Amino acid sequence: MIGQPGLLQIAASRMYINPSLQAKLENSERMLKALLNNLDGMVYCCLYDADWTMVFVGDGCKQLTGYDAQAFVSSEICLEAITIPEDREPVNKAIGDAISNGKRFAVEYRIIHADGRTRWVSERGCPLYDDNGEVEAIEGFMQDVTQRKLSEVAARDAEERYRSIFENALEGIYQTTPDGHYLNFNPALARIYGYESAVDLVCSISDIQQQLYVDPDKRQEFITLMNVHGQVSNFEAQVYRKGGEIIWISENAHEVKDRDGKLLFYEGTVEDITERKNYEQQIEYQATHDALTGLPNRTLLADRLQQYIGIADRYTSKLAVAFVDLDQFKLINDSMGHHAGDELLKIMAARLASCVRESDTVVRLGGDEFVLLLTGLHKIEDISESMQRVLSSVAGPCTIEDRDFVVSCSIGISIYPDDARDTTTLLKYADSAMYKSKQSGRNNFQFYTDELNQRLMERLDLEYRLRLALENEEFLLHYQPKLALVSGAICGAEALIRWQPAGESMISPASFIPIAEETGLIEDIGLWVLHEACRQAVKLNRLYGRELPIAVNVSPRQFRQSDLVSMVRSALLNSGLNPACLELEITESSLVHDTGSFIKTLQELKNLGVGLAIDDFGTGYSSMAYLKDFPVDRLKIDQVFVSNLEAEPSNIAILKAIVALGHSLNMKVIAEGVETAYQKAFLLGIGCDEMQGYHFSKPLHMDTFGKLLSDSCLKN
Ligand SMILES: Nc1nc2c(ncn2[C@@H]2O[C@@H]3COP(=O)(O)O[C@H]4[C@@H](O)[C@H](n5cnc6c(=O)[nH]c(N)nc65)O[C@@H]4COP(=O)(O)O[C@H]3[C@H]2O)c(=O)[nH]1
Repeated sequence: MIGQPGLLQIAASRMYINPSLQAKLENSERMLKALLNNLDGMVYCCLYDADWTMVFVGDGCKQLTGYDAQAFVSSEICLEAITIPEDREPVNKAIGDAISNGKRFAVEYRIIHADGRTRWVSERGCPLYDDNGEVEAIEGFMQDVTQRKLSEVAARDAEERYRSIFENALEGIYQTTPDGHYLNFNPALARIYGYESAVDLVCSISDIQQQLYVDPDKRQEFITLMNVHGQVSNFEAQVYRKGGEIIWISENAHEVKDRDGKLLFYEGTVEDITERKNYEQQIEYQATHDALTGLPNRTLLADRLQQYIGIADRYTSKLAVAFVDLDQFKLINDSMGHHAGDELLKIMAARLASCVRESDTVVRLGGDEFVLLLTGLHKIEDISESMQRVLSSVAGPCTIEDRDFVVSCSIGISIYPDDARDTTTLLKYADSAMYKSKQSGRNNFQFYTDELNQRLMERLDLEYRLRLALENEEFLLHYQPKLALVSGAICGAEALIRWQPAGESMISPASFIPIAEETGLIEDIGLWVLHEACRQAVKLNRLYGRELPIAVNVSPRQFRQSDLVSMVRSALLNSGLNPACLELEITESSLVHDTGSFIKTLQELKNLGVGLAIDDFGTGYSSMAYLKDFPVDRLKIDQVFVSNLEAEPSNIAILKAIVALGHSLNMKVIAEGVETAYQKAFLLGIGCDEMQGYHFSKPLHMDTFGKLLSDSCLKN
């Protein structure tokens, strides 16, 4: 407590007070003193003199400043001295202003506590006037507000930091009302949406749903998600930028509610994901479209088909799946090269697309195979009309590399839900109908039928049994003798495979070799034939004491096997057959892929010492220009030219030409399918070297062929 008289004492000394009032006053003064000294802060009164002489300082002084009240009252220390220098001026000004205006003052500033630390204080006070109305003293209260001040500073710093993030974020940040008005947003949002400034954006967009979203339903979806989950994550949508440009955005947002749970606004972020979306779309497009023609590819086919089935169910309509195969593609591709083939595919893709409606789909499966999906059909006649249109459009003349072509196509059709209800079966049925259309002379369309299904089933069954036939040792070889035309002697034989399933009739290779070729089983079957033919040839040679060349068919797929040469070599080594006694018959169609590697393989086979023949010559596509480079010993004329000889005299010229061609290239020429004496005589007449055919002998069982050989040995 300080030794100076208190304010009340000063006041009391200036007026007359009766004794009972005096006692009450003294009691009140005590109470007041106790109150002032117990306040959480410092009460003071100082004179309005040059030194601001303290006349009263409350006990709270110690806690506030670290100094005893007495130190202030005795002027050992003054408030100004402990005030941080830069704060002195504003404090003095606040008090000065209050004095001149006769008002209260309130000021906050920093002092240095006796412990050396800085404290924030809040000082409030007012001037006291003497009887003349002159300022006599200042009375005030000081409180430690350090804690509050530090919190305010921290809050201000945080606010500044968040504002900086808000202002400088690359992502758009916004608050909107649920009915689509912006409350607040950052510059990035304006930038993303293409506006020069926030004002520009606010003035331009008053209804987010209608003005921003390309699909206004998206906003509804957004609000529904908000209602259900209270938030949306990675919500992707297309929006219009200021100039009308469309971009992709991704939004993350949540609801902001008041204490009572009432929705106040939505708050969220916006990211421009156009680049990523475009890239994703590009990748997806590439994965689902054919690079050459731009048509949907096989991957998209199943999806679309499933989608269209859904539509057909909904509208009780039909869906047609049409398999289209170009008839002459291979011919053009092989003869004119891949570039011309590609051009042809592009032209045909465009024609097919022009024959169908917007809602239909044209798919390129690969190679020269396309699939059309025709939707919303009610009558089969509609499909026939469309297919007729496709046939004539494809068959229209086209020019590639300055050459004119006419191409046709074969089409097979299956119908949903009539033929099948699932995508795989529909495609399978359309495919088999397409094969039927090819067999029916091409350039036509065929609908899938039950009979076709029956055949398909038989084929699947055959394929299944064919897989087991090797294991079950159901194959055997027949031999068809070859005759030297001039001498009439047997000059060789062709080994022809037969399939004899136990307890069933024999199956012709014409029915199973194409399946074996398609499924790849031909590789194992062909290897078996090679080994068996070599083994039996050694046996025959030994029995009849003469070396007879045995011809073995090598299918196109076998020919393309990378280890064909080593397989032939090991068949020869295993059997011990003289390589000169083995002849390989290779069909012209083996050549279609790559003439260079075709010739290389022929050369390697030739180097083994085996004979080589081109089978079915005249029906394939081999270019005459390459023929001279083939290291082959024989040309085997396809039987169509021989069997039709009587009926079609035009074959005469072809046969003569082939014989002349073969001889000019130092090859022997053999004719197959010779059935009549006339044909034999004719072939002899034009200088054909050898013949093979029913006229002399059908393919024979090994034992029968052996007997024929021994008889002929006896004759000679
Ligand atoms: N109409 C008639 N036909 C005659 C006459 N002379 C022979 N043929 C038949 O014509 C086919 C000639 O064989 P290919 O052209 O190589 O045609 C063969 C060949 O492409 C293939 N093939 C047969 N055996 C094998 C084999 O071991 N491996 C491979 N890859 N294919 C084989 O199956 C095709 C059919 O063989 P096959 O049914 O044995 O039919 C044989 C033969 O029986 C005749 O005067 N008139």
